[in-house]
Amino acid sequence: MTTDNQSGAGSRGELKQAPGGYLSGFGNEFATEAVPGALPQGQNSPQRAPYGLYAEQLSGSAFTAPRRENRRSWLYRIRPSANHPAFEPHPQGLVRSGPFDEVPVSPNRLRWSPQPAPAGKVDFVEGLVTYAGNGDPATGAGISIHLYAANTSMVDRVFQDADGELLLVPQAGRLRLVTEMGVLDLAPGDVGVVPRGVRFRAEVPDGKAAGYICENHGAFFRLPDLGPIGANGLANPRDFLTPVAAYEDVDRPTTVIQKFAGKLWASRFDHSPLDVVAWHGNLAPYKYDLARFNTINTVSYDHPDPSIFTVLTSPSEIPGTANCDFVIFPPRWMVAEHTFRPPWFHRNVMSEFMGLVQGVYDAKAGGFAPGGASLHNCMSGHGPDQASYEGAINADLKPHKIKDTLAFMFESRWVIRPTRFAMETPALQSDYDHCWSGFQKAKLP
Ligand SMILES: O=C(O)Cc1cc(O)ccc1O
Ligand SMILES: [Fe+2]
Repeated sequence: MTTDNQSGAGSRGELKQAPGGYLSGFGNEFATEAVPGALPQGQNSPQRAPYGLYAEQLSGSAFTAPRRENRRSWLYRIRPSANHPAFEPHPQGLVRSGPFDEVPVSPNRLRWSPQPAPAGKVDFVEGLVTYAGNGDPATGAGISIHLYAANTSMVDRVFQDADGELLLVPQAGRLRLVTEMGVLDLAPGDVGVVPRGVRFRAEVPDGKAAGYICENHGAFFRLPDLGPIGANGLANPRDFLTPVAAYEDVDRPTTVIQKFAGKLWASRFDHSPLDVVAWHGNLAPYKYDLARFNTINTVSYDHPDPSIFTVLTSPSEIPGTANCDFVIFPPRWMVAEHTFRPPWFHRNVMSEFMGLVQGVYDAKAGGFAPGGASLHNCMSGHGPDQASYEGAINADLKPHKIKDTLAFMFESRWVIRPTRFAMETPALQSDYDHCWSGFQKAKLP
């Protein structure tokens, strides 16, 4: 649980970090300082902050949001974050945002093979590709779904997203996010969340990193209610890790790229904005190792609804009807008796975007590869492919462990609309419908 980056975490070894590794707990009031005495005591905004640091409140919710919804942190930094020249439009690459109206949305089931590795040197921002989304950052609702692929670290470049929090799901290679509020080291099997507005540099320690991103324009991700499950289970709060404060005192020019109202903008700061020496509050990046998920499944019969696998949820104003649920399909025992064990056929009012971190997904014997993706929109019939179906109806129903697998779903109450890129990329599988053909007709007496 400790980072290996007490010194030298920055791309040039300039990062100074508070001792103690990560802080544990979901949505806690954390307090951390990388220099003893940097954090003011007893108040947020003393007349002079320690060492001449600049106090800044970062609000992720309206000031007047109810306490349980209220997230803000106080940052103590070497320079005020207001200290920069104007932002100018920056090349948009393949980043898109709501309203997602580039191409008409269809009710068709879609599936993508993994993208080839990027050609040439590509960093995290250059390698962002938007596949789909709904809502609009301007209205504070919906999600945008991106894939990232990078083969080089950002150097003297920092990213910030004013349009939403970022839920990152690494699929290949480690990703080190050097954020204003500390370092998140992510590997496949982890997820990381960077709050709206928090600046970070993405480093690629393995020279290769790829994965999925849910950019959440709506209410913060939070842990789902557990109802009759009780006080424990699914993702347990103590397993969420927030970094201790880390800062760099760097006077080199740094390009800050931000996503704002769907567009990319850049400004050239004369210093690194990753200069927060201390902070306290409940708005902070965090990570979670999905292997810690306490998976609950049937021990009697029938395949439960996948809501039992919810890791995080972003609610909408309709109870139980999420702006976005983040759901995983982790390794687990299957013991159901006299049951069709894989996901059943279904048509669902919620729309489902899926990805695969590793292994095989139990509803798809073929065609859904790690790094690939699928989209099943509102009321589109889907479920097990023909081969999975045949296997499941003929299976010997001994207890069976599904091993070495990790699929996930971003599920949303709103239709998920693909981008032009997603509809035109050669990775889009033209024969996806075929996986549901060849079923025998039922034979009535
Ligand atoms: O479509 C999918 O594969 C996701 C899914 C899994 C499941 O176990 C039940 C319903 C569902 O939508
Ligand atoms: Fe589904």
